[in-house]
Amino acid sequence: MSSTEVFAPDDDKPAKKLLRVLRGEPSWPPPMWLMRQAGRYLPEFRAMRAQADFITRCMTPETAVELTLQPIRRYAMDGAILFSDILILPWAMGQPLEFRESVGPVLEPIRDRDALRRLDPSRVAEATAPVAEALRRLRAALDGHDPAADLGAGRPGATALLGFAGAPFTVACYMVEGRGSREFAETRTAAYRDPAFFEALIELLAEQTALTLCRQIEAGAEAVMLFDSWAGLLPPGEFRRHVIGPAAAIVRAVRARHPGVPVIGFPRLGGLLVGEYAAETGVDALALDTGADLEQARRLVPDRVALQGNLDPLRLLAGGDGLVAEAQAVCRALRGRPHVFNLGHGVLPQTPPEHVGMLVDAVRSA
Ligand SMILES: Cc1c2[nH]c(c1CCC(=O)O)Cc1[nH]c(c(CCC(=O)O)c1C)Cc1[nH]c(c(CCC(=O)O)c1C)Cc1[nH]c(c(C)c1CCC(=O)O)C2
Repeated sequence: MSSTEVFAPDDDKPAKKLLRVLRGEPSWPPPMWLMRQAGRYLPEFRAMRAQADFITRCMTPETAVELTLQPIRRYAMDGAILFSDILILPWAMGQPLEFRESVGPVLEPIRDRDALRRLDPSRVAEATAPVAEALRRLRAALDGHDPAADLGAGRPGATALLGFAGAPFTVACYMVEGRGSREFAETRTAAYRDPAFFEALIELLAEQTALTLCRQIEAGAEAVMLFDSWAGLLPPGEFRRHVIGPAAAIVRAVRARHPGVPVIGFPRLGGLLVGEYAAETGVDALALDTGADLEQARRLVPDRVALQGNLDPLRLLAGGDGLVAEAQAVCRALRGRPHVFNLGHGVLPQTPPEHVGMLVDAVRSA
């Protein structure tokens, strides 16, 4: 490794492979990271879980840094995604939130404009100050400026720091429904019955999400991802209104303050509409879910937009020769395009950590 690989001479040519690809430069083998790479499948993660509840872990910089770095130490991923959650934003605006064992997030539902008015966006910056502190420490650690940091197998200056937020529609799903759901029927019904309420909620979230991402970038995030996990529940008209529109507004606002910082969009289960999403939101990269056909994605998505994805998380869980073959097939299918290897959704808690090691070797020897 030469020093020129590590330290960028100027901002237009970042040294980190993940950032180069997100800015449109193909690379072979592709850089990689995994959604939910910090998680329950790691014994060192489970060991820290006993210590505090989830929100406290997110809000304690030392813990958030440690949990973010765990997968970097083991696998030297090209990206380190901040340990946090998409529901920290509604929590920071004052919506009561709890993460319950084997249930997931539970919130006090917001179903009308009166409840919406009780949220206080002016608290967000202060309430999330520990997140900014975690990002500052992470950036110093990853870039080799913190002699006390343990990167394990990771190399200083090689791993890019990723910030993220939930996209307005997906965050609204949890805020209105009050918990996870397969269909988010309460939310979608509320959106049809009281469109003014739902529009106001989406607009508030779009504005606060842009500010959140800007704060993360100012604290050290080098690229950001917008998770719209439930985008695919919407019919096309609502998809355009509640998914594409707000994502476009967020990209515009982030780009105005931080041109050159890549934004990755993930309109999960968006099907044929992902082409329109990629063309119209202005995202630098499109994250593809497990069901996306890569040949079709190549055709639907403009060439300037990088693609990220999309191995089935169950392939990773199952392991074996199929894992290696499929991972390499994903890489080959997107060869020549700017491509970031990832899963089509998050790492599952039952995944054996050795399988992640096999996957990393398979992609790096593709
Ligand atoms: C929908 C959504 C949420 N959170 C997130 C999404 C979008 C991506 C997706 O579709 O999975 C995003 C998220 N959540 C978490 C991260 C951290 C970074 C990473 O990817 O490693 C990220 C990027 C940590 C987390 N977020 C959560 C945990 C588990 C907490 C624990 O078990 O201690 C973690 C590590 C909790 C969470 N948070 C959420 C749910 C539904 C749950 C419960 C179910 C579950 O446990 O997976 C909301």
